[in-house]
Amino acid sequence: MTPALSVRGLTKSFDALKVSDGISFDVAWGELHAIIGPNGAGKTTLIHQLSGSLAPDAGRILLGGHDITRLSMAARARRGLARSFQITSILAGLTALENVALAVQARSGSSFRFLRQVARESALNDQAAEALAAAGLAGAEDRSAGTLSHGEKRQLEIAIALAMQPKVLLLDEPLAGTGHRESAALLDLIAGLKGRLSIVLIEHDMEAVFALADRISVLVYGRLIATGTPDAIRADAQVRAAYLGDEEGA
Ligand SMILES: Nc1ncnc2c1ncn2[C@@H]1O[C@H](COP(=O)(O)OP(=O)(O)OP(=O)(O)O)[C@@H](O)[C@H]1O
Repeated sequence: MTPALSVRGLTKSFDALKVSDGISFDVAWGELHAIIGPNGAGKTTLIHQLSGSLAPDAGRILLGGHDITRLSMAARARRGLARSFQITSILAGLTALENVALAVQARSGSSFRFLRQVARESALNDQAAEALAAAGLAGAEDRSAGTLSHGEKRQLEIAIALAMQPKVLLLDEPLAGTGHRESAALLDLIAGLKGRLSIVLIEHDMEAVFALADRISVLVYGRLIATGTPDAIRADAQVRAAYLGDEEGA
């Protein structure tokens, strides 16, 4: 079966620094695929290239077999690739529902005409409310986004990405900055999404990664040194030597 997402020979340099060095991997339909690696390995740069905010120097990205390498972020989102954005993209003065609805409008790249907007508003709000519920924020529709806790803002980011009804969701450090209870809620949320869509997860919390991921790819200095199940990655001598040995302590 054609993978949900295929990355082939992705290469990107910043001046002399090769940050993506011929990266290739597949994400199956419904798979949660984590990308791990030490600080500066190039994880965020990889996510930027997948989402379309950064153009690779070489290589290809295929979504369901279709080459999306040269498509804009909006075009990728319309085809089913969504990325959870950082909290800074949340508009504090608007409600949770308005944040999601606005993001759907903006990301789908639609140029709304006034009359059309009225007709589509209710469908848009329904879609936004559904996404909030899927992200565990049912009942928070009318709360001002600025009053949400840090963990709830993280959930709102995920709701914004889910509102695009993606086939592939890119999650960039969803647990960053969250406390114990908040991260447990986010873990439940991500675990609940598993199997319903494909997820590419970048996360520093190794316990979470090893608990959630179907497969893990390990990035070191821009190169993928291994891809496999959590057990295979844990046992991989090269991975332990390059990175995991001290960190995971498994
Ligand atoms: N726009 C840029 N211009 C120049 N260098 C950059 C740029 N973006 C990232 N880098 C460099 O590329 C390397 C990889 O950065 P990246 O943020 O992708 O790594 P990372 O694995 O996500 O790191 P972390 O785990 O610390 O978030 C780093 O050395 C970084 O300094």
